[in-house]
Amino acid sequence: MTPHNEAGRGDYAATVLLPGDPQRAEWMAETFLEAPRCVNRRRQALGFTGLFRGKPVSIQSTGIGVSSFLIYAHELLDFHGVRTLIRTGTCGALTAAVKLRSLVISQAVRGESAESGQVFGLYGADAGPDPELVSQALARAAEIGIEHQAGLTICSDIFYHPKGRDRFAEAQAQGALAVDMETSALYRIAAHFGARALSMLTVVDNVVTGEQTDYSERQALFTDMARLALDVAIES
Ligand SMILES: O=P(O)(O)O[C@H]1O[C@H](CO)[C@@H](O)[C@H]1O
Ligand SMILES: O=c1cc[nH]c(=O)[nH]1
Repeated sequence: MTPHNEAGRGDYAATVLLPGDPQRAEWMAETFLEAPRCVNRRRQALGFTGLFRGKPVSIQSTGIGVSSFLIYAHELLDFHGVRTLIRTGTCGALTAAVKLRSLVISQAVRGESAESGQVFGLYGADAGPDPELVSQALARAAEIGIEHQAGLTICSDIFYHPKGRDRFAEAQAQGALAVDMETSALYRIAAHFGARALSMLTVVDNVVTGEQTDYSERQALFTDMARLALDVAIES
């Protein structure tokens, strides 16, 4: 047991999928895992462990933003000895070429600005995804026909920003595909603990075109991402 998680030692598998939204965690566990068991309900940050094709996998929700994410990730890595973290998040596309409902695989991440997404300067700056997990995800996505793009993403601490979408101009000029609010923290804390990490993100809105998905379609929307993450999880 840890301050934010009631699970005991041994309740988590070595590989954990990390959606932000607890409802996504529950849907993924109930839809894809055999014999899913809820291992954490504290603060409704739902966590589950079950089997996927006979292999143990866990799914833990992490809330919104770097501060919340780091609490769950830290306790998984430090207390539960988790070795591989795969974020199954959502993002906003930063270019019209990245389609709504497709998948973005974060091959590198930057903060939105010098201040934002920098994990408070606590960890090394250059952490990225595990190259083997990236290769596995790209190969599997191509094999099963999931529409996806891989590249630079940015990580923001702010969802509602007074500058609106203008704040993304620099990131867009650098070729960033999408924005989320946790990937920077994921790559940095995984590197700190010597663990492996990958962030895959379903596009739920497009900052350029203004298109948005509706929350009501979101569970079906996550089928591709959940399948891909679970395939990578059991290969890893
Ligand atoms: O849907 P999740 O995984 O929470 O991810 C995205 O959605 C939240 C903002 O709506 C942020 O957490 C952002 O990173
Ligand atoms: O961080 C996020 C997540 C989804 N959509 C956005 O615009 N930003």
